[in-house]
Amino acid sequence: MPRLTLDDLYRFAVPADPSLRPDGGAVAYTLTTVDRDADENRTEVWLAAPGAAPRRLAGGSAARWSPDGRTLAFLRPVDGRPQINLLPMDGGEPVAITSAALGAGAPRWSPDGTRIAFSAPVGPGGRAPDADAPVVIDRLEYKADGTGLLRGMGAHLFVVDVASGETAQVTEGGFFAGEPSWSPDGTRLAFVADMEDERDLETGGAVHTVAPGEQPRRLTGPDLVCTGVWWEGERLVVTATKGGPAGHVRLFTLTPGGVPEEVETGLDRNVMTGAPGYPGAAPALLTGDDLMFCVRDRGCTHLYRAPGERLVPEETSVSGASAAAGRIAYVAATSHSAGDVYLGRPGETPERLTDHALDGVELFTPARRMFTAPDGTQVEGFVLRDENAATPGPLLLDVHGGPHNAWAPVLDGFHLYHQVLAAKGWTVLALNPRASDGYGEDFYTAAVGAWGLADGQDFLAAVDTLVEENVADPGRLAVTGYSYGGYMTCWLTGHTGRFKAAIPGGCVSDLSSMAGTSDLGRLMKVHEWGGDLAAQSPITYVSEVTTPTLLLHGESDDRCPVGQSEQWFAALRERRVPVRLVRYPGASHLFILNGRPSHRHDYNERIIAWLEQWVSGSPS
Ligand SMILES: CSCC[C@H](NC=O)C(=O)N[C@@H](CC(C)C)C(=O)N[C@@H](Cc1ccccc1)C(=O)O
Repeated sequence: MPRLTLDDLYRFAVPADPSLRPDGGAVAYTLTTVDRDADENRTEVWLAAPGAAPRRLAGGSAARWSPDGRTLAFLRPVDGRPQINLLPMDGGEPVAITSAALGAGAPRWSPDGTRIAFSAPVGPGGRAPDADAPVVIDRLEYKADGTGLLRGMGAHLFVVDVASGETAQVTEGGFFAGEPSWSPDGTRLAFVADMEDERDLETGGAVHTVAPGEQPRRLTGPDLVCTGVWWEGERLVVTATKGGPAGHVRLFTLTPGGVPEEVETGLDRNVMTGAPGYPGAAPALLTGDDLMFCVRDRGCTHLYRAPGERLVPEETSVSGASAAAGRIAYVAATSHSAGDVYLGRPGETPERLTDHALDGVELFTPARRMFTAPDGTQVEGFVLRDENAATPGPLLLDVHGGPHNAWAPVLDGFHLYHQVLAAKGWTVLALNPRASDGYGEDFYTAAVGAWGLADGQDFLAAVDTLVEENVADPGRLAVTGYSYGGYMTCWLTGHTGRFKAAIPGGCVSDLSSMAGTSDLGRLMKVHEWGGDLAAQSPITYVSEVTTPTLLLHGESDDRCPVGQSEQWFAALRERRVPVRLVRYPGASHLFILNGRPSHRHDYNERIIAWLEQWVSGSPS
């Protein structure tokens, strides 16, 4: 059977965001595929059920069942803006019920099924911002990666009447209201927002409740930085960090008049609610007081129920879950599938309802193993290689981002170069050094104030171990990484000459300029870097770099602005170190994940070509 090729990128079909019908009998989910001719990613709403072949329902995403299970509400593009559509499940075409000027957010049905709440972007004065007008900026929150300049935009809650389509705005003001959750009696909405005057200088986020026509009421204090809220029965379930945005996200419950109580999960692990590149799921009630949630553990994101019972098997990563009628539906990735939909009862072997895995290719499987850093810290990694490949062979060290992300032993649709290189005789080392998620809070915060200084040693120790074991050829070592991984790629080549090729993607080279130009610059400066920005900046050590370097960067990256690569490119060029910068037009920070398919293919292709050019004797 043939090995995976980069063109298989166009064949990936990845499910996400499952929504279980209230009777537990069917699952609506979003399937993302590639339209190669249009050079776009396509999202569609699909339906899966036991004993039936999965089927496409409509173009769109974020499908949610009405309480009676007879209608699906979902987001569907209308004139380029997502609008809430209703699809009767006994037949008929989707009908749009919103016409939000800047598009609507994910639908949230009221308990009686008569209304739908959603959060939506709102321009200044309720009008779409004028793209040609001068942009007046008085606060640090003036841009966001993927959106660009906000031009005074906020986000507010709306409620639309299902029968009439009449829509009412529930919140207003200069803040961003997070996704709403209905109270059991349907009279109020809970949401997270930071309404502090100087919220651009200090990261906050509090739980509020609001009734249409009334002012929001704040429920949580400054001790919690809240990131999400869900009304589950009479309680509010809240995700938050304690005392500031650094550290693990934890679970709390809150009665509207009470004090937040931390949910005793029995796990020193980070709660994962799901974001691009960060698998997870919203907390949900299984039955009674049984709370279901996701945490990352040693790379994989697992589904648990408090106080700490795992609900799905080892070596899978959950990226979306839904509970109803005593059953759970979830999307899980494995070493051979970027994701499929499962349905079952907690604690029982689930049924796989879909088979979206890539067919007709033979995949290499990563091997989990530990390494020991010079200070004795145990660090886990995943080694991907063809066991029949000659040794010692070429080695690519790949550094994940975050720095609080983590590698998992599962297939994803954007690091395809791993499989292609393994088929060419390379070993790919995906390491979870200190600061990675999934190994306890002390490990997670171990690099705070010491980016590079604390975690750089972990990578070199792991590479040296594979050299000592005769797996890796010391003359054919290379390093790559995206975002924080791009930062670390620059850092490592400033601290060792052992790498024969380096490919920083979406990198960070100078923390001082990053602090003033990243959309999260202030947050990172205060809560991740601490004082000495120069000591933690790769640019401080650039005079030591000799490694031929390929810089890959999105032109419209507002998280790690392209200037970070420009600074590194100029410094290496001045020193006549072989260097190339490739810029992807219109690409945001997440372009390697959800950008143009042609850009994602090109990114993978250039990594392989640079390695074959500069790692002498690497199998071509
Ligand atoms: C710890 S402060 C930065 C917060 C944020 N963390 C999670 O994403 C972030 O954006 N980190 C960046 C690096 C930082 C700007 C130096 C980052 O590494 N982000 C993600 C982005 C990503 C995820 C999946 C696919 C492509 C990019 C990451 O690489 O994990």
